[in-house]
Amino acid sequence: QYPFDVEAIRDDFPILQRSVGGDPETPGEGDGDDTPLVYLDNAATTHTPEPVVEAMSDYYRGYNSNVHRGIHQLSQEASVAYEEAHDTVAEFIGASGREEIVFTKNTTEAMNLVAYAWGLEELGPGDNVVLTEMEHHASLVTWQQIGKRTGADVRFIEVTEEGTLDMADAAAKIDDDTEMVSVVHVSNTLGTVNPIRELADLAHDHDSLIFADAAQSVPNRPVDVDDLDVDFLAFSGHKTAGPTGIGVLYGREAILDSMQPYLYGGDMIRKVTFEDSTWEDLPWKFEAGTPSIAEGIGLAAAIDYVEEIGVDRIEAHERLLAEYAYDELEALGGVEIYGPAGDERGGLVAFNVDGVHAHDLSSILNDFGVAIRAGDHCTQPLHDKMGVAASVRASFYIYNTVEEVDALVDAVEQARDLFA
Ligand SMILES: Cc1ncc(COP(=O)(O)O)c(CN[C@@H]2CONC2=O)c1O
Repeated sequence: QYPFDVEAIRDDFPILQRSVGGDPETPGEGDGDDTPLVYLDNAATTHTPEPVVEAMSDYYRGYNSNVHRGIHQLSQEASVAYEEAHDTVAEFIGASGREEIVFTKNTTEAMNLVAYAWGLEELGPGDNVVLTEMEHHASLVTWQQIGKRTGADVRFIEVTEEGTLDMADAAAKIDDDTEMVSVVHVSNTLGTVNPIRELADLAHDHDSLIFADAAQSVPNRPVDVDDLDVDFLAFSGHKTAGPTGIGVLYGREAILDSMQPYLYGGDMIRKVTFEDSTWEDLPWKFEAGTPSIAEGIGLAAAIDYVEEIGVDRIEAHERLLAEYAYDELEALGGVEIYGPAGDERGGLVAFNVDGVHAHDLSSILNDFGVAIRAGDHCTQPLHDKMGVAASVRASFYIYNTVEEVDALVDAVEQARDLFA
């Protein structure tokens, strides 16, 4: 019933053969270590398939070198691979070319690049930045602090009881003093898929820019920056079957061209004198120093890998698992699930079990081999609004199966009864 051959995909991830956790016969004791891994923490990070590991190893074994046109052949090979990785990303998200693709360390750094290089320059008293109450700390804390430093007001579009955005509130808060709307595309806590295009139209009607935090959307569903009509977009390699240490900032070329860099040094300059310096072309102007070369090559290999499967099929697979998990957990009783109904969400389900603290639940689940996330998922203000200190979150990817959802639900049921 899957949109692609999940078993064949699983063969590309040796880590999935791991045994972990404690002994399900004595949950909570933490003994034993031969329970098969059920990895359901993909919103935190996804695993890395063999073709990606090979691509990075091939680089280190065969053409490791510093980039940006050293004269010798190794450097030219490394430069071409690293620069063409930008073209692969541009094509993947529908950008016009490598000029609009800046490699960063992760989504967090991409957001900070815009906050510092654009926000500190463009924002001042009387201006406002509009976020949502479901933002990840990567954008919420960043714009909150930039607001304090510039005097700009930071506003939050309200989240409804159902975990969706109050669009009437959005229309009220985005006004002619709004300079930036920064919105998570798919919430890493609620699974909510936000109407980015509608918000972009609202922002642009008021001459504001819009930034889409796509950390949970680019890896899991088709994303096209023109369809969304966003001015900036960010995502991370490690959530896209790629390595850690590489993220992407997409920016409209004209806007990136108008921005000053905020990290200075080698590679990002064209001419330096004692008095002043000029900058390299896009995107290199924003990539100071020796970049994460192997990681950029690994990201391109990861994008090739997910494109081979088909990102639309990945979306369908995750929806199938999320809907099944939502229905099965709800049927257990004593489980509170956060966010919209199962068929209107991204591939994740955050929940709590009555009478069981999220951290206790996740450690019991680990005894059953089930790896999920417990905590605030870097959305503390949202958890405050939901009235809970923490939640547990199961999140799905290309190698997960219905049987693994059954293992999750069974472990949750046993944990619930253990604490009853
Ligand atoms: C919506 C969203 N935005 C930004 C980030 C930051 O990404 P980087 O850590 O790659 O900069 C994350 C990471 N997701 C967190 C990480 O662990 N668990 C989560 O849900 C995220 O889910």
